[in-house]
Amino acid sequence: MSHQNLPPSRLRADAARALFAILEQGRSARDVLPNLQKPYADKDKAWIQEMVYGALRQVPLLQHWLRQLLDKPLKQKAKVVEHLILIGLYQLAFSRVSTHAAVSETVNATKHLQAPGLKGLVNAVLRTFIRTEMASQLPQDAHILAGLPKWLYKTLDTAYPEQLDAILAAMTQRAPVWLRVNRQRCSLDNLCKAFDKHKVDYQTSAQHPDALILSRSGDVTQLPGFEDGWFSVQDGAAQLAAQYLAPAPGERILDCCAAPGGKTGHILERQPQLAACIALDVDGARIARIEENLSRLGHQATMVCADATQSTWWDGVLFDRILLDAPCSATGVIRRHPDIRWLRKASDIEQLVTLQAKILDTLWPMLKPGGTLLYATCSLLPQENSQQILSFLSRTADAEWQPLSDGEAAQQPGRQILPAEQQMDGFYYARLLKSPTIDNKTR
Ligand SMILES: C[S@@+](CC[C@H](N)C(=O)[O-])C[C@H]1O[C@@H](n2cnc3c(N)ncnc32)[C@H](O)[C@@H]1O
Repeated sequence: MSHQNLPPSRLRADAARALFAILEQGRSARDVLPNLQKPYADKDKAWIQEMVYGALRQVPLLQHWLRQLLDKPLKQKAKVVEHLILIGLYQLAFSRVSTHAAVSETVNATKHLQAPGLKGLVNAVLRTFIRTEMASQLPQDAHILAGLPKWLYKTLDTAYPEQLDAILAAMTQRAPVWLRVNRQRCSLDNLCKAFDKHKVDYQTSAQHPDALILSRSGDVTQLPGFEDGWFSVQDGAAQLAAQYLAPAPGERILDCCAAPGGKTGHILERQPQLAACIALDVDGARIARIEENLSRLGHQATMVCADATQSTWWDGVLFDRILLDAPCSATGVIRRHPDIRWLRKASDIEQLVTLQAKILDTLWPMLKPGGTLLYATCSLLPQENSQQILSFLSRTADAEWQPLSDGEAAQQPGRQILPAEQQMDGFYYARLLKSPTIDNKTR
């Protein structure tokens, strides 16, 4: 497809539309950005993403400035112009775009938003921002400076008073691209050789036997071996799931909440001799993505589209191991998905905790005596992690937790990985063992 050379003002208008869709309509950046970017060349797509992601990281500060610059909020039908101003302020305060281009192209963008009548207002607001040197006037509020909603800032501050600064810094950093070699198609050594030959820079990781970390981001589908399924993109923290689950030959495995199949693929790569691998998810469209991903990698699993809070789909045959990659707040992956800061609401957390508990309780009877359930989330919130597991242990007589690696002197169940720890995303894992007593009813 040929790419048009679109005017810079159009890029700003589309960035404003995307920001509006995320902040006002609660749509995810993943849904919104590809639609807006269709006719664009790669560099323009990257520019729009950088502006939108950058603004998402600074929403409270940009809105704080906006409130001082506008006498009153714009009417609902012109709301997108407020988001255009936020994009303009972001360019002026945080980007390397020249002041002249930031002002004139943002002002010109009003015509693409069918708001030419607001051209003068946008111009006046941006010029006042420059003239009054507002960018150097920072408020005292910690959550505004951290670029987080107040509830999330408070929760993190309470949970991690010592590590808060490091967590906040990690949330604004660019996340590295991690790859996972497909052991069934290629060794890590051979993948390194292929990358060396094509001058692709990378590092390996002592804790991750299947991983490479790329030194630069780019289109991974263009890397040697992608079409042949030699590797997948998967963060280092997510790569620990198959390692901790440690499936053995002949076992029956349930990968619950499996879509798009990142961890299913890794389980099958590490243990191709399974008796069965069942990948379950409630979302049919996302199950199709598991199929696509596994087919590129050359793996097979049994797909089940079902709600994991119900056991109606289950044939009654017990599992040796279950991975539950639970639906969660995704607060551990905010550095990759800055829209999560605004899409997730304080009221979601209680609902998520209830859902996770319900899934745990539904899956537990499906596990063999002596079997293992690995609980995982990409959350930083103790309610979804250690507190969830402690509460499960307190109501489940035949469950106990087991440290995740030898010699780990854990005081409480699970491993909480904080974002950027060994370059990984924020994640939580807890390994639960079912007591080996034989239960005649479910044998
Ligand atoms: C964290 S994502 C899973 C990522 C996946 N394990 C991987 O490694 O690629 C959580 C998944 O839970 C699924 N989910 C949410 N609620 C569910 C439910 N009640 N039953 C089954 N799956 C559910 C979502 O559709 C989503 O695909």
